[in-house]
Amino acid sequence: MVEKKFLKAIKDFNLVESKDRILVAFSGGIDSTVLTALLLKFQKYLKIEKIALAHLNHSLRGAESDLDEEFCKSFAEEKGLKIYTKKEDVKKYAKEHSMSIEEAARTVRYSFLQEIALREEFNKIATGHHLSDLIETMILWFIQGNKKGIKGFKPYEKNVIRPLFYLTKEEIRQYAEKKDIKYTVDRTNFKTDILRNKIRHDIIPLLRQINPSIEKSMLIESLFLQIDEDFIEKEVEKFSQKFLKDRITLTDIADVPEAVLYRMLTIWIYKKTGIYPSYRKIWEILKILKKSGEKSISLSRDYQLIKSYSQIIIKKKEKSKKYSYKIKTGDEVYIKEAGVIIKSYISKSINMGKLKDERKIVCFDIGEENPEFVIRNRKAGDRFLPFGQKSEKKLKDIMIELKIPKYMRDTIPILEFRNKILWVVGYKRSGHYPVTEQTKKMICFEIKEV
Ligand SMILES: Nc1ncnc2c1ncn2[C@@H]1O[C@H](COP(=O)(O)OP(=O)(O)OP(=O)(O)O)[C@@H](O)[C@H]1O
Repeated sequence: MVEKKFLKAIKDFNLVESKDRILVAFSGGIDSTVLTALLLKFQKYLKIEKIALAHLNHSLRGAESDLDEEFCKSFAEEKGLKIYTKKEDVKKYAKEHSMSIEEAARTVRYSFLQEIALREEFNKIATGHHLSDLIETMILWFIQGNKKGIKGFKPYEKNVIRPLFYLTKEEIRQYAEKKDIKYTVDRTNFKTDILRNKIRHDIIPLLRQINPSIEKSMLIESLFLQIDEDFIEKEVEKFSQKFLKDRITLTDIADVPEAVLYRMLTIWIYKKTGIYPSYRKIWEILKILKKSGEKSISLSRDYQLIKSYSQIIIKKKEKSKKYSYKIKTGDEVYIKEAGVIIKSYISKSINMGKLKDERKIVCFDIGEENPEFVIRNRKAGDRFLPFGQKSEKKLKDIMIELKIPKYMRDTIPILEFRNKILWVVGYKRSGHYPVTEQTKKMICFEIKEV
């Protein structure tokens, strides 16, 4: 029965093909030992070219970890298999990368396995994951509200295959006993995984009372959920070019279905911040995308996501610093905070046409000899006199009218003269010192982007 199910999983998911070179992720525990025994037994039948083992010593249980490694080596020798081993300080790795021990062990292990597979030309890596693991994982992730959850893991993922996918732990145990297969006691429970143990010993037996074939039902459920997931993943691929940039334009993603959108956002946020946003965070983000105006969400201690009027961006959280520069006619001043150069000069020829682009160039009728101007960022209480109007308005309201995103408002340079704001650089000039037909000499300011 066990052998039949093993071969059936291989056939159903096309896990093994002739001439495959398979590297078994070998812990020495019952699962990977039974997996190796089955692969060896059917090596000829399945036309597998080569089987070898790879064991990572996580150094998590002191001398016991070394004993496990010894067991793996002697098992390999007995079977005439090559074994690749490596010792890593997983605790140290976890600390350095702020990961849980379990996550660090997995990361270090998979990178070791992939490295050996690449170097030694193994086209597949086989792990001992089985049906009981699948059910536990589905329940665990479901309880934790994990996005990846409910569907569990797949029988294969890229070059990783899981030939025990149809077998329960009990079936594997009985097989090991019947065939007198020796293994090390599975102490992989460095996982301090109380919840997983609770699921294994309390919840699953309870579910089995309600549905005696709980494994079968959940396996089918998982397979169908995988089909849906594969479909959505393909859709995600189609839209992926829209998420390559640093900024996402809202009109660009207006036609992206939400199921695709949240997956893309998750990947995009991870690439920018190194953090996978939680389900709840993603839900909040989807909500603000539907709202008008500017909104922001804190992603972590260091990053925030901002939905401005037309874009989504991720910004490092930092308090904007005050800055102030002096500028006289004839000067070119580099405003490093805003990444622009502002040039000031005197002009006698009045080209009204050119003056229309107040975002780039502005001129004022100031008679004074050699006046000094200030370029600074905004401060509380700033007021601005719109061109053609009689009364001043709050600068903040002007910025809102101009649809300047909140995150940019503290960096935008303001040109000031005698306590009056002349220009919101790059956006709008004020009504002070207007140039008229009678103007003889103008002081102009021009923006040069760097
Ligand atoms: N020390 C190890 N060296 C090599 N392979 C290992 C080691 N420990 C576990 N494996 C492989 O990983 C499989 C799953 O083991 P386990 O359930 O302990 O892993 P996990 O922490 O849940 O991580 P994941 O499920 O992502 O592999 C094992 O059947 C075995 O194939």
